[in-house]
Amino acid sequence: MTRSSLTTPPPGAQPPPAHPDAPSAGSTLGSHYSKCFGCGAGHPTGLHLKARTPDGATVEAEFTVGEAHQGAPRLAHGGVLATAMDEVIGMSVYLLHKPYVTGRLETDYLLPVPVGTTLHLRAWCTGIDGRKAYLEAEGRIGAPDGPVAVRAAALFIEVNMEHFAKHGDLAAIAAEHQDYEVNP
Ligand SMILES: CCCCCCCCCC(=O)SCCNC(=O)CCNC(=O)[C@H](O)C(C)(C)COP(=O)(O)OP(=O)(O)OC[C@H]1O[C@@H](n2cnc3c(N)ncnc32)[C@H](O)[C@@H]1OP(=O)(O)O
Repeated sequence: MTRSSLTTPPPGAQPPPAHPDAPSAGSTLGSHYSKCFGCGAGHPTGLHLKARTPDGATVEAEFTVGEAHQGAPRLAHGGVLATAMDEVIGMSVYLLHKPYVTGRLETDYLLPVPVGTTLHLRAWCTGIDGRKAYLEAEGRIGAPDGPVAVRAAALFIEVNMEHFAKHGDLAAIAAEHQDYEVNP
């Protein structure tokens, strides 16, 4: 992964220990919002990611590139692939049991991804430094050990739930997702 200093954990930053209330190994992770373009089952053309954690530390999901996701004819749009990376990373911060938002997302495109391809996505945390979470993700073609088509590195910033109340619609999140606490 070609990542900048902004998405590289500073010396000494470590991945966090598992939060006691975070989903345990083997759990599936629910969608955070039914209309989310990345994970919402109610979005007509979204990515419909359904994530799970095999080990309580990493998150896996699959994304099948559809007609609605094209850039060049029959090939996935790069922005859509970046969205898949953002979403699977966003799901992996769920394991930290705190709300975070994307501050910076860097993406390497290694292979074109044709329509109909299933990308096997995986995301993990490389370090925490105060409010900053450093994360990486990859998307492999056709199988969990298939060729890597996309890699990403990200800096997520911890926020409080007031972020969503001030800028969005906290009630819409709370209505669907009771396990987010305002003061976790
Ligand atoms: C209920 C759960 C819902 C989950 C949804 C997940 C969806 C998937 C993920 C997403 O797509 S989130 C949507 C896209 N992201 C946003 O809309 C975030 C928009 N940006 C902001 O709201 C603010 O800029 C942000 C909260 C990220 C930071 O503002 P703050 O005022 O809270 O913090 P501040 O600016 O003081 O920055 C804190 C630290 O982070 C650093 N930082 C912030 N943004 C950065 C950036 N972009 N690049 C590098 N560093 C950054 C900043 O330099 C600083 O470092 P230091 O502590 O060392 O001084």
